[in-house]
Formats: sequence, structure tokens, C-alpha cells
Amino acid sequence: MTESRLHLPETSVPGGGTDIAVEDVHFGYPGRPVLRGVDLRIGAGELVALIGLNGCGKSTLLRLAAGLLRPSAGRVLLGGDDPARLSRRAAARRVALLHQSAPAVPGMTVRQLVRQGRYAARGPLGMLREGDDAVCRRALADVGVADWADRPVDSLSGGERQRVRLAMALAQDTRVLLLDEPTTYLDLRHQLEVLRTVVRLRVERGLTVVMVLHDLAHAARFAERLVALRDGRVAADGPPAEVVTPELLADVLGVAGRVGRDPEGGWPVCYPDHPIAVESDNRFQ
Ligand SMILES: Nc1ncnc2c1ncn2[C@@H]1O[C@H](COP(=O)(O)OP(=O)(O)OP(=O)(O)O)[C@@H](O)[C@H]1O
Repeated sequence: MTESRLHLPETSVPGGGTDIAVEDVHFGYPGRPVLRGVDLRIGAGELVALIGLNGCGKSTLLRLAAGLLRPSAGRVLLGGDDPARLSRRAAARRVALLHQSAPAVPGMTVRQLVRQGRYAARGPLGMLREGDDAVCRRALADVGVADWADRPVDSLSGGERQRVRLAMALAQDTRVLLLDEPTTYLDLRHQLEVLRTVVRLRVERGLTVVMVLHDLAHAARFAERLVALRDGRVAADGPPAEVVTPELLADVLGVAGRVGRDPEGGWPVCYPDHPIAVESDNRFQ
């Protein structure tokens, strides 16, 4: 594959409207172009997995969608508005972003950290109101860590911290959830638990979820739509059964391998063999 996009259907959600629109977005850091014309529409209620090689711009795209960065060209709309122009408080009410890592203040308890999700939604001067504690408790329960409320965050393992940070994002109680590698540090059991929780919450609460996943098996199984970035653009976009092919493995992920089907669930299953060279976006550095 050189110029081509592997699979790029019209994306629309029947009756759902668009929660995130990314229109011909360009973005780079000083001396480092990253996105070179990304077009993407994510409908209300969709569950999308974003995949691609390290450094291809997945986190950058989430940060643009959350309004933490502004595109150098093109535009991003979140519920019809430019998220970078919303106040921090207004943006925090619309979108929660689980970052890849967030430092914990020494001595802060899990309860205090998760409450930060509510403070973000209320703004710097916002007082926690009645009901905020219930939202925090629910968020902790959602990820199965209700018993940890009084534990210092810095006493938790990497995987435990990851689940608490997911609870913090859920405590924002937004309809749009952006999850940057939500399963990092988690053992297989907890990876499945977190992903099943995301799928459940998305249905129960009508969430729109975009999650960056490196594990293609999980992406293919749990997301209904895969978006692959390569060379600063969307290289493939569609249902896992159509998008996950040996060509995707080779051209987007740099892996030679085979693709089969789960005998019971029917979702694509990859059998990666060996790494191969990909035309890297380094060429436009
Ligand atoms: N603050 C920054 N300043 C300069 N360059 C940055 C900054 N943040 C990211 N980059 C660079 O931009 C590129 C895209 O980074 P980004 O974090 O979006 O990639 P990613 O696809 O999420 O990668 P990974 O899979 O490794 O998490 C990378 O080359 C990275 O080094």
C-alpha cells in the first residue's frame, strides 16, 4: 500500500449526530509535523479504537479532540463547538480524557484523586456539591475499586493506578470519553475487565468512546470501528471484520502475519509473525 487507504467508508451513525468532527486537521510540534490532513467523524454513541505505530499521532489526536491542542490548519468540533475555545470547565463537562500518565500528588488518596474529576468539571472555584460524592463512588465502583477510596495513590501498583485514573475520568460524568491506552500496565484479566466495563458503560449511559489501543486483538474484539493512523492521516477506517487484514498488519503496523476469525465470536484474530519495515512518516520530518 502506498497512497491508498485500506478501507475508508462514509461514517455516520443513524440518528445519532456527530460528537467529534475532525476536518482536514494538520498539527505538529516544533520541528515535528505529526498530523497532515486527518478527517474523521465520530457519531454519538460510537465505540472507536484508534490504532497505529508509536509516535503516529494517536495521543495528539485525542488531545486535539479534547481541546488541549489547537490544529495548525483544519478544524476540530466537539458537539459542534471548537473545544479549544471552550472554557476549561465547559470542556470538562463535555469530554473526559484519560491520559497515558498523570502524576499523583504525594499522599493523595484515591478518593481525593477521583474527586479531581469532579473539580475539573466544576472549574477551579467550583465547590463540590451534594451528588458529587455519589458520582465519585459510582466511578470507583464502575472500575471495581470502591474499597480503595482511602488508599494513598502512591501506594498503588501501576495497574491499580491505571484503574483509579479511569475512575477519575468517569467521575467527570461526560458523554464523550477519550481513553489513551486504558489497559496499559493491566494484567490480562484486568484488561478484559476494563474493556468490558467500557463497553457496558457505553451502552448503559450512551457514551461516545474513542480509545487508543495497541493490542489489535482487543481493538478488533471490543470496538465496533477501527481507525488506523499512518503518515499523519487516516489510513483505514471501518468495522474490524473489514479493516483487520494482513495488509493492515503490514502497511500500518509493520508486522507480517495472518488474520483469522474467532471461532465463536467471529471477530478477527491476528497471528503476527515478524516485524517488517514500513514507510515511516519520518520521511516528512
Ligand atoms: N509535547 C511534545 N513536543 C514535541 N513533540 C511531541 C510532543 N508530544 C508528542 N510529540 C511527538 O509527536 C509525535 C506523536 O506523538 P503522540 O504522542 O501523539 O504519538 P502516539 O501515536 O500516541 O504514540 P504512542 O503509541 O507511542 O503513545 C511523536 O513523534 C512524539 O515524539
